[in-house]
Amino acid sequence: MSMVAAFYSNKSILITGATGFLGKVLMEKLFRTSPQLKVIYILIRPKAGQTLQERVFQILNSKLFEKVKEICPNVHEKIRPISADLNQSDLAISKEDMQELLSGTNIVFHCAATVRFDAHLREAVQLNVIATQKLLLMASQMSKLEAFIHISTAFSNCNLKRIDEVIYPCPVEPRKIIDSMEWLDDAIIDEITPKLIGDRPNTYTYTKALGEMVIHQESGNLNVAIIRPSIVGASWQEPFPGWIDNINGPSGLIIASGKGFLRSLRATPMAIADVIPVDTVVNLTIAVGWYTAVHRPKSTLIYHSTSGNLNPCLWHDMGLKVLAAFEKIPFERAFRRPYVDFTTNNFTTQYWNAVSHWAPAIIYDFYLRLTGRKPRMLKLMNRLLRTISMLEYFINHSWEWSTNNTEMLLSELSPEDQRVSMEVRQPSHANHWLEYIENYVLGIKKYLLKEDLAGIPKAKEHLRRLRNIHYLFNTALFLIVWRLLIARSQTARNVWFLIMTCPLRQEPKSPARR
Ligand SMILES: CCCCCCCCCCCCCCCCCCCCCCCCCCCC(=O)SCCNC(=O)CCNC(=O)[C@H](O)C(C)(C)COP(=O)(O)OP(=O)(O)OC[C@H]1O[C@@H](n2cnc3c(N)ncnc32)[C@H](O)[C@@H]1OP(=O)(O)O
Ligand SMILES: NC(=O)C1=CN([C@@H]2O[C@H](COP(=O)(O)OP(=O)(O)OC[C@H]3O[C@@H](n4cnc5c(N)ncnc54)[C@H](OP(=O)(O)O)[C@@H]3O)[C@@H](O)[C@H]2O)C=CC1
Repeated sequence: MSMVAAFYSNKSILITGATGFLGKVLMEKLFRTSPQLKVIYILIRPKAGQTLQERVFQILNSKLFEKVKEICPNVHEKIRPISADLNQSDLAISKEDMQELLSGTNIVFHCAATVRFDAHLREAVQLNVIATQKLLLMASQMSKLEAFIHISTAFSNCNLKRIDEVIYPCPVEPRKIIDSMEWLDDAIIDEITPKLIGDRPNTYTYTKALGEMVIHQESGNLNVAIIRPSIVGASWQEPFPGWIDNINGPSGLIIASGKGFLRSLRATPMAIADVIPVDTVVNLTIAVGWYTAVHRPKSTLIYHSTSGNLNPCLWHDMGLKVLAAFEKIPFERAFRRPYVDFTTNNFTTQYWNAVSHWAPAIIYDFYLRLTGRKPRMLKLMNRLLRTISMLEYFINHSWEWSTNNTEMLLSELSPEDQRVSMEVRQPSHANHWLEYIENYVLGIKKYLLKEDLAGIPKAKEHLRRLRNIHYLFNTALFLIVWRLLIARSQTARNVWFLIMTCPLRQEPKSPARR
């Protein structure tokens, strides 16, 4: 067992956001590599008619946990779900559960957050700031606590171009924002939100920055560290390549382009696509937990989990790799053949939206109406375009993140731990990106779209049919336009005459005739 894995033996760990994308992979890795750990407490709320136990059961029965169940057959006994709602001011944890958490917890990983870009400021402050504050307060009463690890985002200071592993001051103190949420009504909050978030694109990045500030100001004597991942994508290697279970970040757009809905995207081709595999982030998180508890750095250390500084992949290259992956691994029942143009200004974006998104949607809806079905494509297209407008900011800017603390931490690891942590940095090397993207697309097909791989030949056949329809449609359109032109314009008729006679006049005389 590696040094870091051994550290977690016999530990009681508290994870918030354990039902989320990152939290699940973190929990899986902890159980798989440190099966001797004592217990993982997870703060979890009943949701969608499911009890806590049903939610845990669903996670343990997912593909993600298959390996864990072999290595740690009693994993279900080691997960202790604690009913909690971070939207409530007291976190809605019962007295008994609170007592158990306060007396038992050794390490806290705080992953829970609202990651929605359109969250109302009140909701985002409640979850990303106030809940963090409450958890810190709880942590300060934990008698055996060794480390508190907070997951933030590399974009919390996306208003800057170069971002160091430091906390940047916020123009308005988090305390004041928290207080004001108590007495301001929603209409006033809506009005002041643009002024508060300033040159950040949304309430998410703003409240994540406030959350960091709260950690900085209110962590007292706790051993605290902050991790800032960039755009978290499917797993690179662990527990298996390509694992993904939500449509956030690039995944939704990869689906939309693979299914042929997304045909153009306002993007800066030369901007860096700072995607980082989820297992890379988790390995760093686990190593940071160990380092913070064992080495107890004097100040709060911040760790960037980014890829662009090691070996950047540009959006242009990432896009081409995604398209290349669709050739091998097509999605089923595509609306059109996958092809995406990057547009770079308002005019071309609007033009291509009209030609490539709205026009086909309107034509298809017309066809649905004709065949007695309910039109739905225009609605879907509009939702897609709304989503794109929320994500656009991140595909049109580049950032430079320093990674000194992350590098320092890697150098502190044993060779065995280094191998694990360095290995998952591989997709950052140019020729590994294609392999990563292929596994990502495959993961989306298998785990998100739940499509059978046996259907790939049929999906390819469908794409070939779509290509033929596309050529046929273009040829027919060209002929109609040309015919109309010839009927109405003398110039067009002259050109047509020239074309028709040109090859005859240039024909070389055959030697036989000479
Ligand atoms: C020059 C020539 C060049 C030529 C090159 C050729 C190039 C070819 C390119 C081809 C390949 C293209 C693919 C490339 C991929 C590009 C990806 C770029 C992605 C950039 C992502 C940046 C993310 C930044 C991350 C910041 C990191 C973080 O810290 S936070 C984590 C990330 N958080 C999120 O991602 C949350 C975002 N989502 C939201 O905020 C909300 O979902 C929403 C506001 C967007 C929508 O909310 P709404 O209330 O409408 O409802 P909701 O229920 O949530 O969803 C409604 C429908 O929208 C769909 N949906 C949701 N999210 C996405 C998504 N990310 N992508 C696509 N679709 C999404 C969802 O399915 C719902 O649809 P329906 O079911 O149909 O209703
Ligand atoms: N995904 C990404 O690209 C990036 C993520 N991050 C950060 O990583 C962390 C995890 O993100 P990710 O896993 O992607 O997000 P998810 O949306 O997948 O998960 C969010 C988690 O928070 C929980 N949660 C939300 N609201 C509450 C609540 N009121 N009470 C209790 N739990 C709640 C969710 O529980 P439930 O299942 O009940 O909704 C879920 O477990 C976040 O802090 C995020 O800011 C940083 C950079 C990029």
